[in-house]
Amino acid sequence: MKKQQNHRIILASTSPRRRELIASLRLPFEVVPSHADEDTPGDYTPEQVVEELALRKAKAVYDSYELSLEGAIVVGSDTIVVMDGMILGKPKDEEDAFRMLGMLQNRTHEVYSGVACISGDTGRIIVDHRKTKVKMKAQTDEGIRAYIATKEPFDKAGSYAIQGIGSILVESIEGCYFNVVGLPLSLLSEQLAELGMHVLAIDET
Ligand SMILES: Cc1cn([C@H]2C[C@H](O)[C@@H](COP(=O)(O)OP(=O)(O)OP(=O)(O)O)O2)c(=O)[nH]c1=O
Repeated sequence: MKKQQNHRIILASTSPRRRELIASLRLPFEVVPSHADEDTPGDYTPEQVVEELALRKAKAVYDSYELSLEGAIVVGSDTIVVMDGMILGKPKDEEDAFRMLGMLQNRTHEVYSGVACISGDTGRIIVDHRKTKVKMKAQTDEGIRAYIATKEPFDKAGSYAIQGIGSILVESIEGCYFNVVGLPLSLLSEQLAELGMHVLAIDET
């Protein structure tokens, strides 16, 4: 395997977390905000929702990109929290965050992230997802209100950030941590390799 020349990732995202996570792979990348429609049919499973939305985000950038995509891979991702089969996205307001955090406390829920990769060279698409179980500690109403007052819940699926102050709400997790933060890096590296981009390149010379 040889490291591809002029290879790069185009991250189709507005999420600062995803930007930080992708930077940790130390591959060249640029970020292009993607504004795809996020409505999905009500009978979609969590897996279908995150894969569909990840693909829409990647496709929106792939289709509108005006420069050459040679050597590039466009990456889109989507994250949801699922409690008792109910999909929790980002909270609309404080009461919505309070409702979600009340549902999650003292129980175990699942976080799903979908990741879609599109090869700029061939147009080949790979879409997959990961699931992580997250067990939350018991919280009082006052504790939940105090967490909401930090404003951290507002742009996060399920109204918490495991990488932030929300870490103290979490008892334990089972599965990929980065999947909860919004981009499962281990899955992504497998998808990139499948499309010919290796995070750890092995030089044959
Ligand atoms: C559960 C959880 C979610 N999140 C975030 C990750 C995502 O940014 C967000 C879920 O919203 P998404 O719709 O997946 O992503 P986004 O709108 O923030 O960004 P994009 O432009 O890529 O669509 O919740 C955390 O940061 N920490 C957590 O612990």
